Amino acid sequence: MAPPQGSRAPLEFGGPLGAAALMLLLPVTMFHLLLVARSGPARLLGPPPYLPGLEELWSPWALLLCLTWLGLQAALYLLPARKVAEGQELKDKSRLRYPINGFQALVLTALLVGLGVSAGLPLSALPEMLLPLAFAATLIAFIFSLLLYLKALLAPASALAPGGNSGNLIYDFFLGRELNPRICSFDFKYFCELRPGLIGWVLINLALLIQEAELRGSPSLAMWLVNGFQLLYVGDALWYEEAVLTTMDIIHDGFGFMLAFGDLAWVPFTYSLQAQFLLYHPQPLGWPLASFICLINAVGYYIFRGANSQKNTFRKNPSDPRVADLETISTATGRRLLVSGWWGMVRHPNYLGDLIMALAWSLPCGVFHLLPYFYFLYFTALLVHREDRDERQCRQKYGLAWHEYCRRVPYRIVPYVY
Ligand SMILES: NC(=O)C1=CN([C@@H]2O[C@H](COP(=O)(O)OP(=O)(O)OC[C@H]3O[C@@H](n4cnc5c(N)ncnc54)[C@H](OP(=O)(O)O)[C@@H]3O)[C@@H](O)[C@H]2O)C=CC1
Ligand SMILES: CC(C)CCC[C@@H](C)[C@H]1CC=C2C3=C(CC[C@@]21C)[C@@]1(C)CC[C@H](O)C(C)(C)[C@@H]1CC3
Repeated sequence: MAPPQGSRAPLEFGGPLGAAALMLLLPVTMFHLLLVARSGPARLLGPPPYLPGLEELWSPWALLLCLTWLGLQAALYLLPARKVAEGQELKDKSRLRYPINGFQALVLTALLVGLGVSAGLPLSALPEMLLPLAFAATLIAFIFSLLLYLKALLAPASALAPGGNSGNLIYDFFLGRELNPRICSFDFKYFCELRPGLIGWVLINLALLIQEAELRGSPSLAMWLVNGFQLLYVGDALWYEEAVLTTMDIIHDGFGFMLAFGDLAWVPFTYSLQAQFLLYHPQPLGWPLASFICLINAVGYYIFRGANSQKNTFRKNPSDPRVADLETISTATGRRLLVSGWWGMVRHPNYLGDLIMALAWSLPCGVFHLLPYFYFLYFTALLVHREDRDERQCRQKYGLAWHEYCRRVPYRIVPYVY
């Protein structure tokens, strides 16, 4: 058994108490949102319309559906990939290999769903099953995290994540002990981060759109916008799948309850909140306002994609002509930091773009309810906290060079504001 590693790493998320609170609070929030979205007043801060009993939450069919979905996505992951990418260098100087076939999985899923619907698959029944599906996904995430925790007991010390190995069971279970848990070449964290949850999210959105069409004759413009924006976001994530290999989740965080629940339950069932809200609370939206919202989403996407691509291109090959002219500062590690282009504007331009898109996803739901703005509010908190975590890691990694970067680029996410 590997001894606990990284016990000197500072505890995050409020330590074991914070981790325990989040493990309770996150599923409770998810069920609250699911219940409130379909209630008349749709009050984010009010009590839920009722407390569902176990008979409403538990359904063996929902569990079977979730497991079938995971099995399908796993099978698509194992199909031959157009490319195999190498991850960042690990502690033991090795690099893991990852299949790049996420977009292919999205297209094949769309084809399969299309075939299923034309053969009579009742996709519009999905919105009625959201509660038991979310319950099944939570159960799966919990059991899966337990298995990951046990698997990590057998892992060599070099395979453990820098955090998540404090020796405290609750904290380590939440954060995740092993950095890249795998069976043969099947990488659980990489698989979960991009496939079942993200593709599940757009499938739930589509089911809500179809149900709205059945209820009201055609989907509303607001529903089209929310579906279109979020499909663009998911399609983009899978098209640029390789870029996920340089995110904090893959490089730094272990795979535990936080990411397992986040990927498998939180993303599909809470990120589809705007479409859920619109099904039960139709909102009038004219073309002029819709065009303005599209413009906001386009600006957000332009910044998000531009910043993420610039950093990935630079990290892959700093002499690439697209980034070779950008100004940089050297660090003692040998890696350089961009100080011009997107990364010279603020220290996290990709977060700024992502937040602008988050706002555009809520605006089609009108301004009279706070509920559809939940994603924007949660995401602001998540990114501010994430920025703080990343900042600490970069300060430790780059020392004086990071201080120089902060001096040259003083704002974190929003120019002249934060
Ligand atoms: N929709 C959602 O729920 C979520 C979306 N996201 C999105 O995921 C994306 C990735 O986010 P995340 O992994 O947090 O962070 P980033 O992709 O911003 O990665 C941060 C890393 O980038 C490198 N870096 C920082 N500054 C510079 C610079 N000036 N020049 C070169 N490299 C630099 C550092 O790593 P190094 O130097 O080691 O390369 C740093 O640790 C973002 O677009 C974010 O918005 C994130 C969380 C949730
Ligand atoms: C709910 C908990 C407090 C935290 C759970 C966080 C997770 C839901 C997110 C952590 C990082 C994520 C990323 C994406 C989705 C949400 C989670 C898993 C991402 C895949 C979304 C699409 C983007 O284009 C991306 C850059 C690939 C994202 C990577 C990070």
